[in-house]
Amino acid sequence: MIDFQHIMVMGAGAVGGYFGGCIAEKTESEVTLIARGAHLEALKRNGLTIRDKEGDRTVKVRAFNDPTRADVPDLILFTVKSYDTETAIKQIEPVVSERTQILTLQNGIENYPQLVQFFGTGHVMQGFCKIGAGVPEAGVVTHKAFGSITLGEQDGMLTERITEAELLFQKAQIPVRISKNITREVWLKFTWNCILNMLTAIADVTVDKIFEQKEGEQLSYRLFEEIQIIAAEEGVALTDEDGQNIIESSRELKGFETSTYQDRQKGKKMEYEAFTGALVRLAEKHNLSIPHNQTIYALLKVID
Ligand SMILES: NC(=O)C1=CN([C@@H]2O[C@H](COP(=O)(O)OP(=O)(O)OC[C@H]3O[C@@H](n4cnc5c(N)ncnc54)[C@H](OP(=O)(O)O)[C@@H]3O)[C@@H](O)[C@H]2O)C=CC1
Ligand SMILES: CC(C)(CO)C(=O)C(=O)O
Repeated sequence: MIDFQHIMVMGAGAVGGYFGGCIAEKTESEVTLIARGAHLEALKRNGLTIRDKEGDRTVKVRAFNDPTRADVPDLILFTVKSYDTETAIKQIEPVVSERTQILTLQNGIENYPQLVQFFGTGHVMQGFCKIGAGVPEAGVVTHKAFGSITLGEQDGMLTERITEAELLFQKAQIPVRISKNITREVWLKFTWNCILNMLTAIADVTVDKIFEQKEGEQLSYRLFEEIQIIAAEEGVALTDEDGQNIIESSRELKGFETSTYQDRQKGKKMEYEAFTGALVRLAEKHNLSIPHNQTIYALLKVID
């Protein structure tokens, strides 16, 4: 029987800190946050401050840098940036027991297979989140937009581990949805990130600004068309309507800060290898040319 009592958050920054904080605040599960640096020190000293539409409050949390300091987890929310996945996998390895499940909520298409390669499909669930979260200062997480989690099995089956995770998020009052086609949904989110996280990071603007110039919108469509070709090679059908939905729904996101834009603002390493970088690698694999995305990749490398 699966019972997600001991929860570990590997990488308790914006996403992990917020969702982990909600679970600590609203459920009986015991939450351990794995973090580092000044953020970890603040979590230990003051607890985790959550700022969202419910207001500001501080939750007492257990926080460590070393996962082996915590109880063996039943569920690990895996929420490091993609460039930290390999290191984080090695850090959690000693605490992943027979009963441990890992749920990745990261963006991108490469983290889930990387986790599966190491721990096996029986231990890893694929998910993603739609949230505008941030860490404005050490020990503080903000949630400004959306805020949902989607997860599902590769074959669309409703397994016990998926329903237990759904129950946990429901108890934590986190909007949650089970997907019958998680691969396609992850690709749709990845496509959004490949277009808008990348353009907002390069142009150093919020999402709505991209569409204030017709050239920004046209470029978004060119990027989408290339992603559509790569996706088809990978067996994922993205329709023209998907492209229109991505672009039309983004136009209204006034002042919305993507996570990559936030990283650029803070002078942090940008997560672009997981987005445009992954596309460039797939284009090489399939011997395809994706000039607009390749240009985006080159520009991000230069900025970084
Ligand atoms: N922010 C958002 O609104 C959204 C983000 N995402 C995705 O979620 C994932 C996480 O993003 P986000 O929460 O913004 O990232 P953050 O950088 O805010 O959080 C990751 C945290 O993990 C810490 N960390 C990384 N490696 C280790 C380690 N080995 N030991 C301890 N702590 C570690 C980081 O520390 P440090 O800061 O020192 O690097 C950081 O505090 C990404 O894939 C992102 O694309 C998805 C949807 C929305
Ligand atoms: C789509 C969005 C903006 C919110 O979930 C995101 O994934 C990000 O900021 O990285």
